[in-house]
Amino acid sequence: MSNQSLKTSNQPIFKTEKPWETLLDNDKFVKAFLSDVLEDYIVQQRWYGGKSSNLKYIELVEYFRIQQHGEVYFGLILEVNFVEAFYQHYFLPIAFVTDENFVQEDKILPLYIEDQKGYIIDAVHLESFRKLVFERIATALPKDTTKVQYHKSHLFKDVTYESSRFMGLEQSNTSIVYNEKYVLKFFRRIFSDKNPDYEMSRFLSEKKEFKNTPAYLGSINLVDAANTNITLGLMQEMIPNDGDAWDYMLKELHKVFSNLEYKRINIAELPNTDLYQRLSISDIPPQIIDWAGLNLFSKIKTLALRTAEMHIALGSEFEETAFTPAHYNGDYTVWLKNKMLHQFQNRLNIVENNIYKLDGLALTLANEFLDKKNLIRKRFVDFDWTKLKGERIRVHGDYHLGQILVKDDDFYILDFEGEPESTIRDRKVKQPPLKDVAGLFRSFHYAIYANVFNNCEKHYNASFEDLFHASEILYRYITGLFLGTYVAEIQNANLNLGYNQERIFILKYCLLEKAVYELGYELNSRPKWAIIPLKGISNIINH
Ligand SMILES: Nc1ncnc2c1ncn2[C@@H]1O[C@H](COP(=O)(O)OP(=O)(O)O)[C@@H](O)[C@H]1O
Ligand SMILES: O=P(O)(O)O[C@H]1O[C@H](CO)[C@@H](O[C@H]2O[C@H](CO)[C@@H](O)[C@H](O)[C@H]2O)[C@H](O)[C@H]1O
Repeated sequence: MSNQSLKTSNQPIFKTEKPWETLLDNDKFVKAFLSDVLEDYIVQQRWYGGKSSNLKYIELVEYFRIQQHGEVYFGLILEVNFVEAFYQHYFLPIAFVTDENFVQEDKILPLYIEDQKGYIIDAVHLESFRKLVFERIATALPKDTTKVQYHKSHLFKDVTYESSRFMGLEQSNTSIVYNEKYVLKFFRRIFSDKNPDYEMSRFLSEKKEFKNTPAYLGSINLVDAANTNITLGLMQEMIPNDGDAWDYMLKELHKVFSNLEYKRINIAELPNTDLYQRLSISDIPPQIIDWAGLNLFSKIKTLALRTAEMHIALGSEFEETAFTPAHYNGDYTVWLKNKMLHQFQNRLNIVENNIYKLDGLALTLANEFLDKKNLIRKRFVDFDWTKLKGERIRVHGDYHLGQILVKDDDFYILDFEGEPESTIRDRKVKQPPLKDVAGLFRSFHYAIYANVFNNCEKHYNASFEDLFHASEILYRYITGLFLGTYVAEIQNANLNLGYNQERIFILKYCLLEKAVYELGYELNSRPKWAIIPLKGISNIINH
């Protein structure tokens, strides 16, 4: 190998007489590739989750062949170490190509192999790689005992490769659409364990036949040196859809808020209701239905029903211990409080470090958050498991409107990877099902406020104060109707959510937890939105 740094040129400076198949056995190459090339490459990728921390160095934990009929690609497991004393693992499949046409912005490194000029690229950009992976899943044996194990469900039969393309959406992994019928998600950030998305998708759709999630079709798993099963890919049915519930909700809410003017509604005279009352549609006053429209409420009912059905399926297992319901206990309480206190301290730090980015109402609310830190901390510590009788189950964990697809008049739930900041073990801890409900309620709150902030100046004449007042009223009816539908359905199925006061306690606890989590997410990735969780926190702690 040339002694020059691989980074110094766009021209191929690395030459080897050895074939591509042995390139990664060359320690000098690997060392330079990791430090001179991959460090720059990885930080620019959409799927890289370490953007708010400082990369220290990358190690190659493991590599393996992904191959068929003499066609060889490598799967790399990279360990990214951070200055802040933690690490993350990533999966990067690579290919060597000599045709410039394959090398656009996805080029990783130009090099000569056996006198042939070519490039290392991310293999997912190569149709031949995508086809190979598809065929490996389609032809998987019932029990694959090799290192890279392909699995297919009974639903994935008689399939032949026709086409493949990038899903092309903003996402934290990389999804490929096959034959316009199937979606294969290559996990980018990976964990030394089965990915919860794989576990939950297979459990819900294969074992419990829950219809409102894409059917599980297959997966790719790596058995590492320690015999741990690591999920690299998940194949599911593709759900043709009309977009996600977040976009749907924003469109509906704009209509609702435009109605204020169009229908000459006097905001001050709108009837109100208590927070977290269980409502049915007949409890919603005619003035509110006239303002918001029956359609919005009937969609909320359907969503509540699907959410309840998901939890009923998740709470109905008696054999597979990863899914059997549990009760609250001392261990759970210690785990929860530690997690909450740690997360809260981290958020205080993020707010202190980023407060200069805020102004106006956001700044006022951030100061309130800092001033009331002891009160908030106390709320997190005040968790007494001896008073709680409900059950804990495996939950979605990152449940929000962006994870739900809308199709006709129904909803389909996706992406069971869990909360992005949590460790893999924490993501599998059984939690109150109301944690997901709180996630969705925060999302309703987000959508309502995002709509007001996006449109208030251009489209609505009412004052900020009045729009906030209308927002809170709408939030109360939407969440009340959701709770009424959800709780009734869950109780019919005998899943124990605890008594009424317990449910409200858990809901409020989880709402505060989620809003505090969101505050960090927003300040790190889109500070202009921090006002939404700040408003949410303020509402929660002042009620
Ligand atoms: N099975 C599917 N059918 C249709 N669209 C899907 C499917 N799976 C994912 N999508 C689309 O891709 C987006 C990203 O998927 P998601 O599972 O959330 O990926 P990530 O974990 O990378 O964020 C979803 O919001 C949805 O629009
Ligand atoms: O990318 P993920 O789906 O894993 O979730 C992360 O990003 C979400 C934003 O896309 C973030 O969700 C927050 O913003 C949503 C609106 O964009 C809102 O509906 C959610 O309620 C709110 O939490 C999510 O928190 C984060 O984990």
